Amino acid sequence: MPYTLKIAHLYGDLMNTYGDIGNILVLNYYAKKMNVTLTSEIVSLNQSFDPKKFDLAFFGGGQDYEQVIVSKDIQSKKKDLTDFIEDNGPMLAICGGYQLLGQYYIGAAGERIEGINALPHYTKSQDHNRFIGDIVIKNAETNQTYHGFENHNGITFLGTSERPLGTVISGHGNNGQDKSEGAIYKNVFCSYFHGPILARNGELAKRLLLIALKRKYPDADLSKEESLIIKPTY
Ligand SMILES: NC(=O)CC[C@H](N)C(=O)O
Repeated sequence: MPYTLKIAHLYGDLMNTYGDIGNILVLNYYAKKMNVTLTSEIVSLNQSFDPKKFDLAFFGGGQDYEQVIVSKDIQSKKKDLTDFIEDNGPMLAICGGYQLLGQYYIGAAGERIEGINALPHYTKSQDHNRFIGDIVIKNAETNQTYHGFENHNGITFLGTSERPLGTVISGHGNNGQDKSEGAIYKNVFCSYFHGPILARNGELAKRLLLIALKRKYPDADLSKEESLIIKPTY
């Protein structure tokens, strides 16, 4: 049976640091292998996000300038995005997008940029420093190693209902202090990885697609699609 999935590209015209849009190209690549037709639609300023219309959401990174603009607009989508997340909707959020799903982000100039508080993390700024460079982490559930490139001023601290996407092996991660990188809450995956993250970490792309498929087609036999996921070795 051919499957269809629709992905909302949140603020895709504004939040696209280091070609984060590449994550959608990678999702498309694996979707084809899973017999899935994936369509994507940008949901941006002054547009509503309908949680019933989308099976996946992607929110890329941005610089402080764009984040201030998006921070104001996204408040009107707060309820619908929160409903999607609480209803186990799968989402990938990178860097600036990750920060805006949380409580707030203190920008490099000290300004408070409100998030939507859908996830409980918060982000402060570092004085005259950025975390830049290659980063490697290990994900606890799958034992998989993820590779990426980070470039952020913000330092993020997770809430109790979140767990990190991975433990830092090399690089800085969320805050350079607690060895955590990114966040997982329900089916929301957050990370500081650009590169884009899914291009170098195909297993994560497949995991997101599979979550979306299982949620949309609960009665389907997805064993063939599942077999595309490389089982972790412990
Ligand atoms: N790359 C990004 O998305 C940057 C996010 C944010 N402006 C920071 O520097 O922390």
